[in-house]
Order: sequence, then C-alpha cells, then structure tokens
Amino acid sequence: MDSMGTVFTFISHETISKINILQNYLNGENGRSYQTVRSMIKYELDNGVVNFKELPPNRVPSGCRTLLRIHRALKWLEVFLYNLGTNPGQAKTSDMCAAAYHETLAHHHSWFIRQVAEVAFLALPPVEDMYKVICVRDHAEAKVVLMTTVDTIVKVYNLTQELYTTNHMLDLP
Ligand SMILES: CCCCCCCCCCCCC/C=C/[C@@H](O)[C@H](COP(=O)(O)O)NC(=O)CCCCCCCCCCCCCCC
Repeated sequence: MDSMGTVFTFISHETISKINILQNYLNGENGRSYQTVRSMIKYELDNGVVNFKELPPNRVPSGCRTLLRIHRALKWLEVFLYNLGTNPGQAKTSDMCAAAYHETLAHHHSWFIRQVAEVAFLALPPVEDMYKVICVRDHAEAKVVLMTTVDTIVKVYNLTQELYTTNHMLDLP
C-alpha cells in the first residue's frame, strides 16, 4: 500500500496498528495461547478478555476483536483481487476496488470511514501499475497469481469465519 502513494498511508497505518496488537499478544506473557486462532479464542474466552458488549476505552482491544477487523478486510481483499484477476484490463482499478468494498467491508464502516475509503479508491493507480505491485507483466500472468492468491485467501477466510461463527463472535464491538 505504501507503494501506492501517501493516500494509502492511513490504511496501512490502520492495518499495521492492528497487526501490532496481535503481535504484542503473541510476544507477551501469554504468547503460547496466541499461537493459533483457535487457542487465542479459547484463552480469551476462558479469561474474560473478550468483551461482547462494548470496546473498553482504556484497554488494549482483545486479540479476537482485533483479528475480526482484519478478517473482514480479508474478504474485501479476496473480492478485489478476484475482480482484478477476472477483468482483462477493461475495468478501472478504482471501480473494481470500490465494488469489492461496497460488497464487503463497507457494511462494517461508519459513514465517515466510507467517505475516506471512496477518496482512496480514486487515487488508486491504473491496472498496469497494480500488476507491477504484484510483479507481473500482463493480465495473463496476473490472472494466475491473483487466482492462486484468491484461492488461498478463501481457505484462510473460511477457517476463521467458522471459528468466529461457532463462538458467536462475528459482531464483537
Ligand atoms: C488496494 C488499496 C487499498 C484499498 C483499501 C480498501 C479498504 C479501505 C479500508 C479503509 C479503512 C481504514 C480506516 C478504518 C479504520 C477502522 O474504523 C476500521 C474498524 O476498526 P475499529 O473498529 O478498531 O475502528 N478498521 C478496519 O476496518 C480495518 C481495515 C484494514 C484495511 C486493510 C486493507 C488491506 C489492503 C491490502 C492491499 C493489498 C493491495 C493489493 C494490490 C494488488
């Protein structure tokens, strides 16, 4: 994202800050309990770390609610990369990105964040530059890389989705 210009800095900062929260849990005194999504969920439920009612203002958010935010973004990424891989060059990146966002992540964002995201999409580079980001030369090569990535994302997304559904955690505040 940093390679796509300053407009995306706020998105990469948001992503990095949530990854850091999880990394700190993994490196913390209960790090062993954060080795897998399943062990994190069990530990945080058994120890009352997960708050189902509100986000406590003066505490580090739980690993479960932090991962849920990134998990939701992963669905957006899956749809966006699928759109990029199946549209041989006609559609504009911003349209594909916005369509993926409206179908997925937008449902979880406030009106203000949605406006900020819309501005970011307009600043997206053209498809050819996106190909450079994923180190391919043309659509044929991009399709292979993107579809392989999408297949992997789907597997990861479904595993997490199933665990969160089983534990009634899909709406953590
Ligand atoms: C491809 C360029 C990137 C376009 C990004 C589209 C998604 C736009 C997301 C904008 C949201 C950022 C600000 C949101 C902040 C938070 O409110 C919100 C909720 O958290 P909270 O409950 O703690 O407040 N945070 C989130 O939803 C997490 C957003 C994480 C966004 C991750 C985006 C990953 C993008 C990966 C780029 C890959 C580029 C691939 C190029 C071929």
